[in-house]
Amino acid sequence: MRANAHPQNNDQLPANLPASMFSYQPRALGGVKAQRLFCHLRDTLPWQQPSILVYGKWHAIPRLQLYMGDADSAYEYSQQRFEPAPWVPELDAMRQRLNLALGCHFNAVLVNYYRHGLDCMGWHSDDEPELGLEPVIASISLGALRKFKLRHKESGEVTDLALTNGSLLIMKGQSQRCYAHSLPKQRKVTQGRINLTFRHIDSSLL
Ligand SMILES: O=C(O)CCC(=O)C(=O)O
Ligand SMILES: [Fe+2]
Repeated sequence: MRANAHPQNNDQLPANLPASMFSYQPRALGGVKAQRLFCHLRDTLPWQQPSILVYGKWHAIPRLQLYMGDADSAYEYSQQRFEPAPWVPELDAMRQRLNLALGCHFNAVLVNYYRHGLDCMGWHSDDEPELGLEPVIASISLGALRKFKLRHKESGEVTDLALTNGSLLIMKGQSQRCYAHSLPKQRKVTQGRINLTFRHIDSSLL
């Protein structure tokens, strides 16, 4: 993890995104290491595909996921409670390195596996109460290059960011209040991608 090697270097962030809310490092992890970790997680994690309630109807989410963390990091969204699976060593080690590099207190990670370009995530903000008021979220991408979209809630301006294998995107400050984000379908993408969003969950805020 080169997260603390050049903490100031944020040149790869699109110019219209405020540096007070976002930072982007395309190569926080080396490419080979990131690809290897992708294969390892894809092949070994006990993936789940929960259903969520959308406008009164239950739908299986269009991707696989696993929520992992310390025992006291349960969280809720879409009227469901997710208990954390225990850490796997690779992600616990990454969480500890990120905590040191960023001065954070991540105690959980949401792991999303997009099997191909038809798997996706709709528009949302990570603004559940248990994340607190101005959460810091560290998002690591592994595997296929996918387009990530950020929409400014007031102006409607949409910015695309191509999240590379081994990249680290940090969202902090007012980012969740001011922006929504999504990972759209990309029919031409055939390879898989795994995204890790490290979070600090305070279950007492549930
Ligand atoms: O896959 C991504 O890059 C986005 C994941 C995300 O927004 C989330 O887990 O809340
Ligand atoms: Fe999100």
